[in-house]
Order: sequence, then C-alpha cells, then structure tokens
Amino acid sequence: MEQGATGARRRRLGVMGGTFDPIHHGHLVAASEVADRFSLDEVVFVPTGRPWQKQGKGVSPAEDRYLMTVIATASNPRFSVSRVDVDREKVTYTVDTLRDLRSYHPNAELYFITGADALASILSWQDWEELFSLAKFVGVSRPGFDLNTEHLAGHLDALPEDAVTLIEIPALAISSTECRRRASRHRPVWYLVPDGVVQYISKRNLYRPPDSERLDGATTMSEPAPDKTKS
Ligand SMILES: Nc1ncnc2c1ncn2[C@@H]1O[C@H](COP(=O)(O)OP(=O)(O)OP(=O)(O)O)[C@@H](O)[C@H]1O
Ligand SMILES: O=C(O)c1ccc[n+]([C@@H]2O[C@H](COP(=O)([O-])O)[C@@H](O)[C@H]2O)c1
Repeated sequence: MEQGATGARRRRLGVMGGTFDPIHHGHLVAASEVADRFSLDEVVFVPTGRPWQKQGKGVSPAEDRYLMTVIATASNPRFSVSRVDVDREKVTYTVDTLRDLRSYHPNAELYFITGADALASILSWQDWEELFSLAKFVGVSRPGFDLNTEHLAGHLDALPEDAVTLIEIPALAISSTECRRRASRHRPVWYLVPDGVVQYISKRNLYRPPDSERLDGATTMSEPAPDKTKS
C-alpha cells in the first residue's frame, strides 16, 4: 500500500467517468465493486461535459445528466459528483479530468474506473500515454464485451506494471442506450435506474418524443391515470 511523505496511507480516490445519459445501476455496481476491491475512500462520479466520441448522437444537456448523477449517488456517503467536466468549456478529455482532479487532490492515489467497452478504445483517447501517469486504471467486466487488454499489447511494456487491472463484477446487462430507448417508447425503466432518476426522467420529459408524435395514446408516467369513476 502506497504511503505519503508522513508515512500515512494515501487517500484513494476512485474516478467514475461517464456520459450518464442516464446513470443506471450498472454504473453504480461498477463503482461500488471497485471501491470495495481497492479499499477506496471515495468514488467521484464525473459526468462528461461534451463527450467528443458521442458528438452527433444527441446527448442530453449536461445539467440534466449532472443532476441525475447527483440523485443516483446521494444515498451513498462514499460517492460524490464532480462538475469539472461539465464546467469545462472545451470537449471532454479524460486527461483533463485527471489533471483537474489531481490538482484538487494532490496527495491522493487516483483509480479511473472504466467498463470493458470503454477500455477497449482507450488508445484512441486524447494523450492516452499520459493517462497512466495520472491514475491507475481499473477495467470492469460488462455483459457483451470482452474484458482483455489485447488491444494494449505492444504498449504494455511502456506502462507501469500496475497501470491497468481487470476485474470481474456482477453482470448487469443495462446500458444507457437501452434505458433511453425504453423511456422513448413509454416502457418502464424502474429498477434499471434508481427511483429518483426514473422520476427525474419523467419530470423533465427526457428521451420522450413530443406528445404529437405519439401513436399509442398511453399516458406518461408523470400523468395520473384518468379517473374512470367520473363522467
Ligand atoms: N452495465 C455496465 N457494467 C459495467 N460497466 C458499465 C456498464 N454500463 C456502463 N459501464 C461503464 O461505465 C462508464 C460510463 O458509461 P456510459 O455513461 O457511456 O454508459 P453506457 O451505458 O455505456 O451508455 P451508452 O449506452 O449511451 O453508450 C463506461 O466506462 C462504461 O464502460
Ligand atoms: O479522453 C478521451 O479522449 C476520451 C474518449 C472517450 C471517452 N472518454 C471517457 O471515458 C468515459 C466513458 O465515456 P463514454 O463516452 O463511454 O460515456 C468518460 O469519462 C469519458 O470522458 C475519454
């Protein structure tokens, strides 16, 4: 275990970056598992501001994604949410996220948490060689994606020995894409996302086509069912 200059154990900070559109239980279980396995003192969720690899995909406003992340993490005293990426003007690069968090927590060890799918594309990330000097990376299993570092072969020698650790976590086949698809079709997202996030999606009418485009005539979650006892 690494120690600071005073001999005290260094604070361990997990960093869970994501677009969180919306945040779901797959994200929360990933953060919770890594926190347990690496004895993290805190996990900071960092919603992206302008995710450059998702540009053109109609990402929801950063403020909505930030608030859903706050709602989803509020009950866990070890989870917090950072605005560093939301408040940065330019597109979101993890190298900037980690530089900013390092400056706020100069004595902490950072652990960047990423799913198998995101890890597989890490060599396409901005300044990727620098990432491993800023944080340790923890790749977590995700249903439908291969958890291996074959794509890093040839580069691993240049990286610190414990730069990337892979761990198996309980499999939750949930994605934000599927949550959005369900919400857009007025299908339930209960139990895929935290209750407060279900209510936030409904309140803000996220992911829903405008009422004029609806063909099924069903009521939305926020609308009370019609009272058939009245004429
Ligand atoms: N079910 C899951 N299990 C493990 N990791 C996950 C899961 N869902 C997302 N992650 C990881 O969480 C991070 C943030 O993911 P993101 O916000 O893009 O969610 P997503 O479900 O992949 O979204 P989308 O479907 O819109 O691409 C990524 O590192 C991703 O790999
Ligand atoms: O730094 C980059 O170039 C980069 C490119 C793609 C994704 N990321 C980060 O990976 C995390 C998951 O991203 P996403 O798009 O799958 O939600 C999030 O923290 C992003 O900022 C980072």
